[in-house]
Amino acid sequence: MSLDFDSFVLAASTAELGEEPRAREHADCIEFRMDFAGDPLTALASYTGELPLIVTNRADWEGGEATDENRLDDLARAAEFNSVGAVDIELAALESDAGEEAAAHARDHGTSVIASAHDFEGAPDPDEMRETLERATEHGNIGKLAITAGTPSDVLALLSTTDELASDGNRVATMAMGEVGRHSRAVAPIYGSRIGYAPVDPANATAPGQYDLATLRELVEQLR
Ligand SMILES: O=C1C[C@@](O)(C(=O)O)C[C@@H](O)[C@@H]1O
Repeated sequence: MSLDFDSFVLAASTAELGEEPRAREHADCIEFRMDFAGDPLTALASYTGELPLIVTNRADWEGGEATDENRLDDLARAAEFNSVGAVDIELAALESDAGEEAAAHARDHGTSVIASAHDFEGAPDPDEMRETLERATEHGNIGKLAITAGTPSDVLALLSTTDELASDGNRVATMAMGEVGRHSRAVAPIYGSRIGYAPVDPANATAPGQYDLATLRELVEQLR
């Protein structure tokens, strides 16, 4: 099954695939955070849920918990499962041979690649945001940029970049993390962002400033 991000997709993030039934009402897919899960490949092998999966095995140097050298191999193996529609790989990894090989392996199995970049410290200047997101769209079927907004102007710059790239026909996903940027999660889809993330269990948010799943679905539906 492939996720092509032709239109907006709401991903419910979790490290527990058993939570999938709780997400069905509001989500289009599950983001399985392999880096937070105990034995992710075994969990994937026994997944019988209805929603397709995005698999993420976020490196510790990009805000996740994966530290082991098998991180990319595990992602590549995860991409082989029919239930997996997309694999999330950091742009910095995709710019290395190992990352590019994992992406090629995923594509060989009909699985899309999300090329992602995160700034947990702040907001890059607008030129750098555009340049990073552009590079991400070159490496992935969709490019994703998550920044941390310090001011509403940072959010405007992100939305403007989103609009620019999406209007040029690129597939992009953007969000501003943290409280200041929270509203970006609701409005970025209007400017062309194709993925939104919300935790299945609000107690287990996977990034600062996330809305709960039902709220984000409602906001996106009301605003579009
Ligand atoms: O890259 C992203 C986006 C995200 O960081 C967010 O801000 O919602 C949440 C992560 O789980 C996901 O992998």
